[in-house]
Amino acid sequence: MSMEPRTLKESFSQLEAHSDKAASYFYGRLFAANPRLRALFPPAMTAQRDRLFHALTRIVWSQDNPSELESYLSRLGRDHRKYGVLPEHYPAVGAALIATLRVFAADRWSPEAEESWTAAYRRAAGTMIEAAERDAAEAPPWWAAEVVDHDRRGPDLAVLTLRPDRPLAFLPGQYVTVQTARWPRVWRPYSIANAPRPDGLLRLHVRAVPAGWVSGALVRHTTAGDTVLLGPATGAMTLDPESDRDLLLIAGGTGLAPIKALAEQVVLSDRARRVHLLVGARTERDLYDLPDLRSLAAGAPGPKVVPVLSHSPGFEGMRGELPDVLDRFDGWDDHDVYVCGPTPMVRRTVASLQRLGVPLTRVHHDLLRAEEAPSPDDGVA
Ligand SMILES: NC(=O)C1=CN([C@@H]2O[C@H](COP(=O)(O)OP(=O)(O)OC[C@H]3O[C@@H](n4cnc5c(N)ncnc54)[C@H](O)[C@@H]3O)[C@@H](O)[C@H]2O)C=CC1
Repeated sequence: MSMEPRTLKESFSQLEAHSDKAASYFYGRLFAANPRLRALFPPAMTAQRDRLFHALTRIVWSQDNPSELESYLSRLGRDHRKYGVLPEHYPAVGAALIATLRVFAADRWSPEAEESWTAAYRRAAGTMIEAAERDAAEAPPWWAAEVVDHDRRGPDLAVLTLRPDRPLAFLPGQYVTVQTARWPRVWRPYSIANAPRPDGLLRLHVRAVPAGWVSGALVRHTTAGDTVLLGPATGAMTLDPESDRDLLLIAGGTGLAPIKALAEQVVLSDRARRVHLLVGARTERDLYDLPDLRSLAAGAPGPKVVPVLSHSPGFEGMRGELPDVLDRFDGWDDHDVYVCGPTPMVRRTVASLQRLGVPLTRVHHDLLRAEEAPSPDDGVA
């Protein structure tokens, strides 16, 4: 029986109207029927509920785009290995999902809708399981990494250097999820702040946000010698291998992490591309990585590093918010642009770039990842 995207969308829109209640009902059904599955989930389920709905939304709205759906589900299947999800868990989740839809999409529920959802779920689960099996042939579900250096760069900020127990392949601009011993089963994403190195070390920039579980643990309760767990590297904010255009890199706060990895990649490559790196921070004290950036700039051909401060009236360098200073330069319309930082900053920066004539196809950011991993309590907004 073919899946009917329209039927799926119509019934899902009913569910969306009650997303909180529907997610509680879904997990209630799932755990009541399969109590042992509760152990796979984190203690607090708030972020998890958002994630479930984000995933379902993506799946439903990608039904017309099979290749996008397949790549999304494959990533999801691969990433679910770290939670200990096994093929035999999928039917239980499918049954809870159908039961939830039956209740919350009652106005649009019909034998046809049930058949469409059952088929769609079976296909999605099959894609995830296959991707997980393929991945298992070449990579572990997670990596244990020793904290070899913990550098406190401010009251709420630390730069951690990690040594994974096995090689962890990644591209500059990608991120990993991190779990600390303090909060079992709670994973949060952090960008890798360096290009791949021969010694395999990874660096993370972490700001502890109020009530942040993992970010607080990483900044305040972690020291050299501790172990954290890492999920596989993922993310699409990577350099276009076909492009030789000059680069504009724009970082706000700890959004510097993936931007620095991209700048390092250009310095290490033999392609002559000029790089402008705008580093936004509130005050001079918040320019937590400036000495490192200056030494990167000193290498040939290093990036031109421009600090931009938004809350320092006395600062002698460039002042203002990143989206508002872009027109003080010669022009960016022939550049590839990468933007990372607080979500409102990224959105406003993209809008400014568009106004300045930069084609949106050349503007890269990672807002989608933030939506995939919403967490009111952590360093990635
Ligand atoms: N730690 C990591 O690996 C990564 C962090 N991020 C995100 O980067 C962000 C960094 O946050 P913080 O370090 O606390 O940065 P912050 O709040 O100190 O701000 C950094 C810069 O962004 C500007 N900014 C803030 N809000 C703005 C707005 N509404 N409009 C225009 N500019 C604005 C500030 O003026 C400043 O220049 C977080 O949202 C985090 O989720 C993103 C990717 C990786």
